[in-house]
Amino acid sequence: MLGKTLSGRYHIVQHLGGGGFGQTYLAEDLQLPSNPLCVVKQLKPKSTDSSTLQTAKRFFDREAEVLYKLGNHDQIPRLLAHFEQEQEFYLVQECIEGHDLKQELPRGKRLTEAQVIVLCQDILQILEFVHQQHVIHRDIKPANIIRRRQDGKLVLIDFGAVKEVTTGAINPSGNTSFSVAIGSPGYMPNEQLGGKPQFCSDIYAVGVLGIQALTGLSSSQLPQDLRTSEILWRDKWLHNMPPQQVQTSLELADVLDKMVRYDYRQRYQTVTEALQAFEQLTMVYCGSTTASISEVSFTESADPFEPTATYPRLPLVSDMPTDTMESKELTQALHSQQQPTSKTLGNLSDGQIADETITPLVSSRKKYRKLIAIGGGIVASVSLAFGIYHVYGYTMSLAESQWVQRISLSKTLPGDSNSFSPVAISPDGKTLASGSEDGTIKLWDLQTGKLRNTLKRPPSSDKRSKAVRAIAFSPDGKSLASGGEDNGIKVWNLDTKTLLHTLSEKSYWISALAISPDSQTLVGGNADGYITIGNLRTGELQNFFAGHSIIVNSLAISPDGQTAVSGSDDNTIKVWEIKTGQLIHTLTPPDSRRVFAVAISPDGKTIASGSEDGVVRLWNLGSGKLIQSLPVGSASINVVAYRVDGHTLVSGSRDGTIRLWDVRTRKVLRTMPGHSEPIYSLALSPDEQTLVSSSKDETIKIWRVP
Ligand SMILES: Nc1ncnc2c1ncn2[C@@H]1O[C@H](COP(=O)(O)OP(=O)(O)OP(=O)(O)O)[C@@H](O)[C@H]1O
Repeated sequence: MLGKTLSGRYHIVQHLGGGGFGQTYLAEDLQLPSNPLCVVKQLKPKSTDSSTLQTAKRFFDREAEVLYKLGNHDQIPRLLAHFEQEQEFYLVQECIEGHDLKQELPRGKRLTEAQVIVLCQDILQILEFVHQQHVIHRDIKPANIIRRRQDGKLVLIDFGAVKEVTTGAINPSGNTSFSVAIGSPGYMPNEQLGGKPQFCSDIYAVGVLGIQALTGLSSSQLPQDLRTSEILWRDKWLHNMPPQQVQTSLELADVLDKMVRYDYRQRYQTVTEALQAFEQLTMVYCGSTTASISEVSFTESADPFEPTATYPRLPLVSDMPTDTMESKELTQALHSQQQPTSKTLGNLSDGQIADETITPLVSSRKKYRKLIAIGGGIVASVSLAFGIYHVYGYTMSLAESQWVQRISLSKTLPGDSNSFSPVAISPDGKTLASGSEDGTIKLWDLQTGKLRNTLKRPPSSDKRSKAVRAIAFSPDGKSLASGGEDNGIKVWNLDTKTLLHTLSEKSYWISALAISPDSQTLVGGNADGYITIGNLRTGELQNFFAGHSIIVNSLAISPDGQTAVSGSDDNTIKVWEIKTGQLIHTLTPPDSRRVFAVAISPDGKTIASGSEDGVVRLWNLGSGKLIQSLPVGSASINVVAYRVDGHTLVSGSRDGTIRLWDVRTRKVLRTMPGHSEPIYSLALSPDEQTLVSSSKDETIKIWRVP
């Protein structure tokens, strides 16, 4: 087969595998530019007599239709073609680059409970779609789930249905008799073995996979009760749990057990039911399903049922983890994010500015002449107005979920020819500022969208671009700082609308800005990687040093005003002590990708970063350790901002969409399309009722909670 060209188009370059059902090959598509890779599945009918072949052909066409429909799901390979050649049938599928879960879950490697929950949920979500198309997969196992390299998502491959073409499972009338069991030992429940697969047979396979991931045992090692035929695993496993953790473990064990019941009628009957059970678990686990599977190390042990075995796992709400560093950090982050601080809850009235503010942050990057900014994100707490309630110790707010659902596009302002216009909202929530190509700053009435004032720089004979690339309101509302391609940071008096002073005039152009919560200190990031620290009030330059080797794209200051965080095109995030300019940590996202956005959580403990690879990452600000990754897709994350609750993150991407995240569940709560070009700047009003986005499409959009 190697070297052969099928259907005049698919040039076979590699044998990938195969068995009784046929062979799988890697091929190049000669008819498309740059000959992209695809996967060709060759299916050989068992018998070649003409009536069987005819029936097989009909069946094959029908199954191809189903696969074609399934391929509409992002996590199922697209069917590119199907054809018959020399009495053999061929399916051509999209090639998914990545690695399969068999590699991720070799024997002896175990995931934490939280990771197992995420894994099962991810698979079940794909399966929900499959079942909606009235298809039973019939061969769910780690080898048939690929983690796609491009975005870290799971992709389900190898649908068992097509195998009927080759097994002779088709009776002469063209129907499937299911007399031959299709599936893989260890993952096939009894009824499937008997040729009568049900939808919940797939749920069984996901349950086995979950138990396997939790215990480190391969599916064939899982002991069975000889009397009841149930899989025996939980008692021994739970036996090794510290007593205070057993309650949580029981909940997960119950769900997995119900998925793998011997009698299919006792299992969850639908994927939706199983998903609901997992949803409940995420509450039990205090939102700790945020773990990123690929970034957590595993504990190896030959026999996880040995009493000495330690299980990396996350704790109950009330417990601190005792095992892996990752789970410690993850849990600390979750604990700190889920509980509003007493100050946030108790001391603030509407409109008052919290100490736990989202630091004003404005930034930009030169290479693509684009600007990334979160402007004036000073956030007053509205938690008092929101009814906070507890479910399984997990702090939830009804208002939080309403906010996510209700925020919608209210107005579109004409943008400036500065397609990377930075935006910021004043601390009183009344004024929207936007930076222009001509060096002016426009002040808009945020409510009506009317232009109120224009801050104009003094006339200059300098012919270089004056485009404003970063702006930030001071939290006291008295001044506004701006920086851009004409060098130096300008500080404007907002009462008189005049220029107060220019800091660091000789430095290379300014690409990012942030002001400390006490409105005293200004931090600027330069296009050549330098960092400027100055006194906002006096204009005095306090420090100027080479922070990065290339453009600083984004800056944030911690709520206590002590620490600055910068993200750069040099692929690093740096944490600085503002007073001394001393470097505390250098954080490097895996795969060395440019960092376009940084933000600090309202409790000052977590850094969120957005980078070129479309991944939002959360880091422990204190230790500099990576806590988790939230892959969004291939589009770069240009801007990130925290809501005051500390667990909703707003991101703006290159694909023009805004995404709202729950960092605890690692889930995108909502995707808000609206811009036709990349978003480079976001600003959240202090009462969080208004979100402003600015894009290369030369519009500024105002989103409101009605
Ligand atoms: N769409 C795809 N994209 C990338 N790799 C694929 C795709 N489909 C199959 N593969 C890979 O090709 C190899 C062979 O797959 P295939 O499922 O056809 O055979 P198998 O796993 O050897 O046998 P069986 O069908 O009995 O499970 C596997 O490594 C699988 O991961």
